[in-house]
Amino acid sequence: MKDVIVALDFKNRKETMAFLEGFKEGIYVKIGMELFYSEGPEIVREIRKMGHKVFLDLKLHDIPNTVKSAMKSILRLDADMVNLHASGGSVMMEEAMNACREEGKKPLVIAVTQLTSTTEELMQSELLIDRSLTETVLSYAENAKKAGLSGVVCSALEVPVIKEHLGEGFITVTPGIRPLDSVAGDQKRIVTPARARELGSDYIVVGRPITRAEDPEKAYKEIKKEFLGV
Ligand SMILES: O=c1ccn([C@@H]2O[C@H](COP(=O)(O)O)[C@@H](O)[C@H]2O)c(=O)[nH]1
Repeated sequence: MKDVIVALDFKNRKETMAFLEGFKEGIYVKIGMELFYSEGPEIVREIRKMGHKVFLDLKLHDIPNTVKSAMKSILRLDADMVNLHASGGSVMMEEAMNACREEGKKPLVIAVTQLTSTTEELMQSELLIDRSLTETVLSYAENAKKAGLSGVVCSALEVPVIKEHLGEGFITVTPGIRPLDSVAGDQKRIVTPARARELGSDYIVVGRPITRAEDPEKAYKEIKKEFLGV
């Protein structure tokens, strides 16, 4: 099912609740490091209780044993979607899935491939990855699928190649969304909501174009309409 996920990149509960007050119905939100580190696990429970679906974006990346244990803690929060970095390796991803099995929980577990703020040039010159960005993202996605994950975080630009090689059912969650009139900021691999739809994204993640809009609910509705095409 396709949807728009709103990144709640706020510094505290107060700002977050003020933003959510504008929404009459439950929406799909993303709680990332800024809000989670500031408010702790309780903010996840509270937002779920309000009827919103939650993508808990903590991007786990550590040794396999630590990721397995951290995933067990995270699973207690019953988020709908959780994630980790594919660059942590296959064993790390397998251990995250073992945590889900042992706890009897089935959130969507997705792997970050290359951050949408990364360019091919940066990846090759700073991370010393000597392949094209597309090849790298696809290889990370293949590892994620083999480890049993549900999908990946990538740019919408890489969705066609991922779907072609790994199937329509392998989920693509795509940040780096910028409507025509918005500023890119630190994002590099960007597309509009309409282009993300054409490229086949399952979920688009949108932060500042909504949270910093004059009328966030209106911006959300316009982006949703452009992405879903209805
Ligand atoms: O590759 C990635 C992975 C995660 N993100 C997160 O998505 C949002 C995007 O916010 P904008 O304000 O729309 O840029 C943000 O929370 C990132 O942490 C990403 O952008 N790229």
